[in-house]
Amino acid sequence: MITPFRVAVLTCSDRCSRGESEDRSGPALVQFVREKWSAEVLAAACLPDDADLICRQILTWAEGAPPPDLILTTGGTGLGPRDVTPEATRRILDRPWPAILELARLRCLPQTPLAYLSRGEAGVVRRSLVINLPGSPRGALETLAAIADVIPHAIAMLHGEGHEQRAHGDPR
Ligand SMILES: Nc1ncnc2c1ncn2[C@@H]1O[C@H](COP(=O)(O)OP(=O)(O)OP(=O)(O)O)[C@@H](O)[C@H]1O
Ligand SMILES: Nc1nc2c(c(=O)[nH]1)N[C@H]1C(S)=C(S)[C@@H](COP(=O)(O)O)O[C@H]1N2
Repeated sequence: MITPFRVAVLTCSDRCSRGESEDRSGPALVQFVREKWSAEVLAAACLPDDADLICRQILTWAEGAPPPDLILTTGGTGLGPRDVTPEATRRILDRPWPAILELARLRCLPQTPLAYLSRGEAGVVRRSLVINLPGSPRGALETLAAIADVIPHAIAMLHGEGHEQRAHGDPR
């Protein structure tokens, strides 16, 4: 990957979508990807915890031209009755990749076992990597930071680039 990643960020929160509380997680993720990878942020949106709306938004981005390399969602991954982001994501995943969030939980465990309260899913939708992150700014950033070293390589592989063409990350 020579060119900067293209990223889209979706906040899934009833309260934020109604304007009852401020979305701090979406903007924090935008800042993270810009600082970490000089990513180009194609879009950011905030939706209520509605599975149909979440699916439709992810598909609209993934089928756009150009599609984002990475679609991050934040929120709606817990056990609450309105938490449906993992179900919405699972519905449209072409290729699930649960291992990436297993790695996040494992690496977050020394900081907090709360990482295991998130049911987030991850995988490929069309040509975009989709990752569900927790809703709190802290949970979202901790989780993304925990897997940030692996993501550039994953995106390169998604685009059919071999290990030898890797420009980011670990030279192994
Ligand atoms: N987008 C966000 N920006 C800032 N804080 C958030 C956001 N989403 C969740 N939080 C905070 O994270 C904590 C966990 O919230 P909760 O599990 O209810 O979030 P959620 O289910 O993802 O969102 P919501 O309840 O708004 O639909 C709460 O303190 C909540 O205020
Ligand atoms: N690394 C990390 N993961 C975390 C947290 C955290 O503070 N740090 N918070 C957890 C909490 S308290 C919840 S309820 C779940 C789900 O959050 P969500 O429903 O807002 O997505 O994410 C969890 N994941």
